[in-house]
Amino acid sequence: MHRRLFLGLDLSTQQLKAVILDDSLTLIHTESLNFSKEFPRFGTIDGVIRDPSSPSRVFTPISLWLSSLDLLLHRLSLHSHFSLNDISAISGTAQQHGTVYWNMKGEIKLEGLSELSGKSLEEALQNSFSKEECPIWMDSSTTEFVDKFDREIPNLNGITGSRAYHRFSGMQIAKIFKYEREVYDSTSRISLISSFLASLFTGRIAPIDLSDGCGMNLLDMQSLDWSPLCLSLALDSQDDQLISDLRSKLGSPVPTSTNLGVISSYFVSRYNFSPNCQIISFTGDNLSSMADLNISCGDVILSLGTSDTAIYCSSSFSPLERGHVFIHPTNTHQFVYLICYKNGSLTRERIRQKCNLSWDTVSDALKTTPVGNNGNIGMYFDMDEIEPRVKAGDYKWNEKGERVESFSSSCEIRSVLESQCLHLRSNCPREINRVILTGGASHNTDIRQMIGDVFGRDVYTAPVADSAAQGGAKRARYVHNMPDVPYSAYFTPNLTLIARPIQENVEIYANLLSIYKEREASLLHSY
Ligand SMILES: Nc1ncnc2c1ncn2[C@@H]1O[C@H](COP(=O)(O)OP(=O)(O)O)[C@@H](O)[C@H]1O
Ligand SMILES: O=C(CO)[C@@H](O)[C@H](O)COP(=O)(O)O
Repeated sequence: MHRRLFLGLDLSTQQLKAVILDDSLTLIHTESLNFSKEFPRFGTIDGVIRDPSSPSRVFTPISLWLSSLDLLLHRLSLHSHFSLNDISAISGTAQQHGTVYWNMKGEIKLEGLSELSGKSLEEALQNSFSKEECPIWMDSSTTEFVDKFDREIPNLNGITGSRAYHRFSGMQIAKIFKYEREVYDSTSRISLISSFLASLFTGRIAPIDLSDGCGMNLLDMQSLDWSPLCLSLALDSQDDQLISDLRSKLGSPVPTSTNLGVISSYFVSRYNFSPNCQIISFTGDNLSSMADLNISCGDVILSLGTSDTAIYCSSSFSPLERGHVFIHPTNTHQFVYLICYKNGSLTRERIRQKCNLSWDTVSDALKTTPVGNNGNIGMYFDMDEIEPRVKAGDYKWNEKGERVESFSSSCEIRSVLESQCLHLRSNCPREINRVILTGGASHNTDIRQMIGDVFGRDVYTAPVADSAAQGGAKRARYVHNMPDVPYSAYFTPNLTLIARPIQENVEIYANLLSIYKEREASLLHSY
């Protein structure tokens, strides 16, 4: 009998990952490819380039993503325990907010991809983009536009689900319109990174999905269409022609459950996909993790990847002062709430390396200091932090609350982990039933326990390599099979308990939380 497999992809900050499930959700294969290690020729560090003359400008070359997709599919095609020909549907996900700028030539080349199956995607799509450098979520070079949106549209979070944020696509588009007008004018379509990846598979520009679209500060969450007010502010103009031109560059957003049709024959010829393979709308990585874990309201997902994010859901729409509301990717009766911290795994790695430790020896070092670190608190921001807006830097206080320059190595490693956990806790909703951990750092047993102690809740994880990619595979299967039951009844999360809070530690951290908040408040200044 014909085997039915489902492929989920995740184009995150540092890697491109794949998860393949069969029809009964058994994990068949996972694969990942690290951008900077596999492709040093693009000059990225941790998947990104920070502009040396303007460090708040952060981008990734589009050619790196194209080359990575080719290499990943090539590797997947070599395995003998499954065949790409058996993939019935593909969906996926990408880091949120980043934008891709297609030119008219690119749109034409994309539609003619099938004739170019002898060429790599990078070769086939050469000169297809009006901008090689794609601004990504780490960018914070848009202060001028953030201030303008916050000032001019006081109800922005009521309309779009978020106050103005540097990394949100609308800010990036406004900046390009003002400062790179020739790039803007030669752009025929703008994709989010998720819809860019879907476009490659469908061989035509894929629509932006409504969930990831909420990360742009442009989408009206009531009308489910682009907000005329936000479009006009991004262009600093009331001109109907300009506004309608931006509207057509963005295309009409679609529900995340949209079936985009069959795969481009480029992938059929080049990688032996079936011509019947269906492409299901792609979405943002955090939203896809929500789809994978399919949690109940009251649970919180902490995704500890390049960014640290706290994600939860609610049936009511109640915009936050700090954080975001998104349309739910799989449940029309709920909304997704998300708070994102820029300084996650890369900051943990920096301090670990500074202390000359491996993740195994971190465990031993933590045993030499008490829980609560004798009142020493350190906050570490490699880059300007998103939440709250704090300038990049390392900030340390001793137990008397005095600023100090340095900590011992064992004090430092505890302080980075404790402060990141307290940081996550301080912005989370008060009522939490369970914490569900995902992302690379969720494998770390010390971090698992510390999260349990700081949150005072049981900690669970899902037995998968990457919940964002797996969310893609599950959504692909769901939409492809067209079930007449709700998604939530279809995918029960398969969670494992990984840490239980230790009461004594819970009390120490509960006391420390208010001191942590005071220290943090002393750092608040705009950038
Ligand atoms: N055992 C570990 N302890 C702490 N951090 C880890 C561990 N294993 C992996 N990581 C971190 O996980 C990060 C990658 O996480 P991942 O969720 O795959 O990120 P992304 O989706 O942003 O690419 C790496 O930067 C690495 O620092
Ligand atoms: O900006 C956000 C969410 O709002 C980030 O969470 C990006 O979506 C990047 O994801 P990772 O690469 O860290 O998974």
